[in-house]
Amino acid sequence: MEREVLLDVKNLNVTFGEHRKKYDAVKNVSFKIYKGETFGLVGESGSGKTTIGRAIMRIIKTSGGDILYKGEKINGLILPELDQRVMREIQMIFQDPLASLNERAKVDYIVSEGLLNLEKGMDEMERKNKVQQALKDVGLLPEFACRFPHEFSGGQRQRIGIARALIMNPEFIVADEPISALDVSIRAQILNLLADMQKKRQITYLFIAHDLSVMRFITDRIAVIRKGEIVEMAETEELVTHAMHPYTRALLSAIPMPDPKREKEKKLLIYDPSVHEYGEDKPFWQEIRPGHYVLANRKEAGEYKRIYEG
Ligand SMILES: Nc1ncnc2c1ncn2[C@@H]1O[C@H](COP(=O)(O)OP(=O)(O)OP(=O)(O)O)[C@@H](O)[C@H]1O
Repeated sequence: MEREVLLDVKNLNVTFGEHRKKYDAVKNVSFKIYKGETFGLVGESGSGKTTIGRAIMRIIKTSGGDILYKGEKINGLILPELDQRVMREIQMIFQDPLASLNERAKVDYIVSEGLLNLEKGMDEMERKNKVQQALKDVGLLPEFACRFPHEFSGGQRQRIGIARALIMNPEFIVADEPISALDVSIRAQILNLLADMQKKRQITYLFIAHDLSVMRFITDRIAVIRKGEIVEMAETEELVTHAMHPYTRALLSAIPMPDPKREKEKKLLIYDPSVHEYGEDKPFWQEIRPGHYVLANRKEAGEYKRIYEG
């Protein structure tokens, strides 16, 4: 059965600055996200992950390419009706719950800000009920509505951030490093909450992270991004077991092993971009195995095919 494409990013480019200070943060990036899946975007700091997330959220301007949501273009100028629908259906969860929450506002306001903006005629009682329900849905007490964010722990604050997204009944959530700033002990709780929400509400996720260690357990497919370009993309299991691009292989080798002895003996791979002999044979995006894409020139693609077919 043909899977429904929820988000289709086509040849996306984002350039910051002007003239001689121009910087291409995102270069010709394309990927599709299917309804109900968790799609991971992995790359080191500064690779352009957040910029892609922000372009989808329409917080920043794109310089080229299309972002289609349910087949409709949502970057650039769009009609108010679509604008409102997208604002409701696509929500974002941020890395640092403290920085993303308004410290002087009560939880009640923080959680319902989207409703206040988009459902102007909503009855006050209904709004309060929705806030209480959203707090319950993320495992917090409804009474927390009249408190301030600084009264909560990091994990609770992230739950408030999730309630703020959830109250809009979203179809698609961009989760930008949602657990990186949290204590290791509570990371699993937040991941479980996100997984639970997905199961109950068929939410689709774009999950952004800088390392593969958690991503490999929570995503269905992964795209690896380096310096604004996607270098490899595949189903998670396929990517972890048959990584082709040397950059992906280096990221995989950096995942800590649970066994200290094996961790000590492990060979850490360092990615050296000069391994590619490009010259006239320029790299391009190609499918080496079904659903497994890599940025490679003809010579490299030939080698990858030989390794994985033979
Ligand atoms: N508003 C902006 N103006 C100018 N340059 C920017 C802007 N936002 C991001 N950049 C630059 O674009 C590049 C990509 O940044 P981005 O935040 O997308 O990376 P990232 O992969 O999400 O990294 P991190 O994990 O550190 O957030 C970086 O070099 C960054 O300095």
